Parts: sequence; structure tokens; C-alpha cells
Amino acid sequence: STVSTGPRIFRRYLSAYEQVAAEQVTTEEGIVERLAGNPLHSFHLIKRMTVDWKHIEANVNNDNWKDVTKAMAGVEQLPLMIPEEDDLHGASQALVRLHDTYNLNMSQLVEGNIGGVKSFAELSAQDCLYIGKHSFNLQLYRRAVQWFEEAYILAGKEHNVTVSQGQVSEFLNTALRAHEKITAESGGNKEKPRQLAGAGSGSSGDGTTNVASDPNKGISSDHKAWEDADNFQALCRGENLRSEAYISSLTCYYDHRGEAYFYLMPAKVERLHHEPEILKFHHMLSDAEIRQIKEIAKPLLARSMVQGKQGKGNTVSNTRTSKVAWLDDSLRPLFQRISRRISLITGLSLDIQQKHAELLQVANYGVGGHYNPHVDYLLADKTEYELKHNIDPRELNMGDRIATFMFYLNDVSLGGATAFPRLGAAAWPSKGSAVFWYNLRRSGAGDTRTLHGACPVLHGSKWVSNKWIREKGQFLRRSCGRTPDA
Ligand SMILES: O=C(O)CCC(=O)C(=O)O
Ligand SMILES: [Fe+2]
Repeated sequence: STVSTGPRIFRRYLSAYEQVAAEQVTTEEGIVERLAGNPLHSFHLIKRMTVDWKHIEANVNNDNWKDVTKAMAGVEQLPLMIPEEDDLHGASQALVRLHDTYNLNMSQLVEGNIGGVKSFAELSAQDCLYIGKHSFNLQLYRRAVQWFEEAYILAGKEHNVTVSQGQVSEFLNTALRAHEKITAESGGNKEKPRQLAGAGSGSSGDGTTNVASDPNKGISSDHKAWEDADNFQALCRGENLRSEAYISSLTCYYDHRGEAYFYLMPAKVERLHHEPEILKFHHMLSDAEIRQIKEIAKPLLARSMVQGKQGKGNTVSNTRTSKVAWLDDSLRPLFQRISRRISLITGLSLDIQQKHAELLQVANYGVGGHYNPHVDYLLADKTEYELKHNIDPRELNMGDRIATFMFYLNDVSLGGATAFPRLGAAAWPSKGSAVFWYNLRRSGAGDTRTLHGACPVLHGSKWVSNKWIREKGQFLRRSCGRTPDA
């Protein structure tokens, strides 16, 4: 069998590699942007190093291939992080998420065209079948049908080389039945694409299932979880959810923010929403400053974690797929200057020693990286019991995250907006700018309207830096309102 399957596997491996070579990328930035930043290339890369590699290994285990085996053993000893099965699942899930969120055109996608950015990466019938299975497992049946249909078409074009049409049609039929069953259950609400995993808290699966079974699951009962999820996706796609009149009332202006510091060089403010106020400040960081921040953060980046059940064992998060690092102001004078700049522009105290603010957080999202809708406050929605037993007293002492100040450290080539599904507002990343909003009402209550999330990166990568400002130092700086809703 080696004689017949061996060369075919090699040929396929090499032709997949040729797609990469065709990009003619030589610089590190090019690799990050065009190869690692392309969801199809990154899927292929990981697949080559997991599944395909195993097939090759199995086929070179005979005398004719001794030299190759030796070379391969050498590769395995390199101090590299070789992707594993789990990574391939992650890359497939990223493709599922991107297809679902951005409603990508399937026939363009399989030809390497991602939302208008063309590449040499293509998907085979077998790839589509594999990704369709992932959609199915995530209960995204409508999306699974689309992937299987494409797999069927491609299998025909490929003359059943990577997979046969017969094999595909079994999966297609199963997915069609599951889709029909679920649309029948939810009252024939067929057309609305809904998001997969949990907007806010707890919703999962196709969304259509949740609509039928538990419409009020979400962070606040007056908002349907699926509505948040729908709005979130629409905002990610760049759709307008507010009236023309409202949008034209959102102006840009120069502002000295009541500080002499800004008299000669006023802040460039772009209003993203009135109430609650969301502001974007342009040109907050220079390119040189951004370079420094990234340089220091890079070796410190680690996968975002979520706390395990009952605080036991932390696990890699699926609701937030990014890497983060925390930078202490004392590391560099630059970080102190940044804190001071934020303090001047927001009018809030950022004294780290006094615990008026958290350390600077730097986050990096790869292609497909995202953060499901959430609120930034940590205490306002907790019960007295939770505050007493599950929260570190030091957190209580700092008070809640009264405000968020978030820098964008790069331009994202496609996707990656910060979307506020309850406001219909979205902030689009632009290098050096920052967004600012209050998470709490003046009463100290959590402002549920500030629900927001990071849209998946469709192409390229995304860097942000968060400064969370705490309640403690602000009592003379942000006055209370007269009513709980103020
Ligand atoms: O990356 C973004 O756009 C949002 C990040 C965010 O919401 C957070 O880190 O809390
Ligand atoms: Fe957030």
C-alpha cells in the first residue's frame, strides 16, 4: 500500500505547501499578517502538522525512506511547540465562528477569498466536511448544512479524491434533518442566523434552541440572550442598528477636557454613543510607544484563562480566545506616563500604589480570536454571599471597575470591532486610539447597557491594552447621582 498511497499523500502535502509558497511572504510581518493572520492558511498549517504529518510518518516507516525518517526525527527534537489535535479543533472552530458571525460567502471562502482579501489558500471537500462536522457538534445545524453542501460540490469537482460525494451526502442528510427538527420546534423561525456560544452567560448552541427553551437566559432578564447575540453579530458585520438621525448626532470634536494639559494639544474625541457615553480618543499613543508596549508584553503573554467551577483549577477560556499580559507601571517610565495621560483625559485617579486602578493589561487576539459579550464590572452583580465568600477582600477594598479605558495597538485588517449589542454601538480598532466608558452608574449599580464583546478577528491579528479604573479613588471625582438610575 505504501507504493500507491505514499506518493499520493506526499503530493497532497506538497501541493498544500505550495499554496503557502505562492504567497511569497518573506518578512516577519508578512508571516503574521498573510499566513498566520489568514484563517485558511492557519487551519492548513495546523492540519499539516497534526493529521497529515501522522499519515506521512506512517507511510515512511520502511527501508526506502530511512533518510527521511531520520530527518523527521530531527524535526521532532526541535524546541518547537508542535500543534496538537486540540489546536486543530481550535482552528476549525475559528472558521466556524468566522463563517457564522460574518456570514461569509461559502464559494468565495473555499477559493481563499476571505471577506474580500484574496489568498492562495483553498479548502478541499475533505476540509469542508471536517469543518461541517464541527458546526454540527456546536449545534449550528444551518451552518453545518452549508459546509456539507459545499463539501458535496467540491467532491464532485475533485472527482471524489479527498472524499466521496456518497460519504458527504450521509452527513448532509443528518444535518438537514437536525436543522428541520430544530426550526420546527422553534416555530419555523428559519432564516435568522443566531450565534453559537454564550452571549452574556450561559446560552449555547444554535441559539434557536435557546429561544424556544429559555429566552431570558442572559445577564439581565429584560433582555433576551438571542437578541444580544444577534445584535452583536450584526454590529460585528458593520451593520447600523441606530437611526440615521441618531448617528448624525454623534460628532467629532477637539476637547481640552477641562485640563490645562490639553490646551495646546487638545484631545481628538469621537463620540460613539450618548447615554451611556462612549468616547473614542484618537492619537493617544505614538507608534514608538506602541512598539515598546508590545515588546515588553510579548514574552509575558499567556492564554486567557477562566476560573474553574468553585474556583477549582483554571482552564483555557473558550469565551475569550486571546493571550494576555499584565504590565506594572514600575517596569518603565512609559507606563507611568500612560497612566498619567489617562488620568488627565478621564479626570479619574489612576494611582496604582493606592489601588485606584489595575495594572495595564495587554491582550493579543489571533485570527478567529474573540471575546463573547460580557460586562467589565466584577462586584456590582454579585450577591452578598458571593462577595463575602468568593471575592478576595483586596478586590472589595479597590471597589468595582468603575470605568474601562482601552487602547487599540494596531489596525486590524478585517473584523475585531468592540461591539455593544444593547446600545447598537461599535468601536473599530485604529492604531493608537482608545475607547472610554463608565461601567457603573453614578449610584454604583452595574450598568447592564455596557454589555460588550470583541468581534472575532477575520483577518490579521489584534492588539489591545486595557486599563481598568477602580471606584476607590474616585469619590471626589465622579459624584453620585440622586436616583439609582442616574
Ligand atoms: O478587545 C476588545 O475589543 C474588547 C476587550 C474587552 O472587552 C475586555 O478585555 O474586557
Ligand atoms: Fe470588556
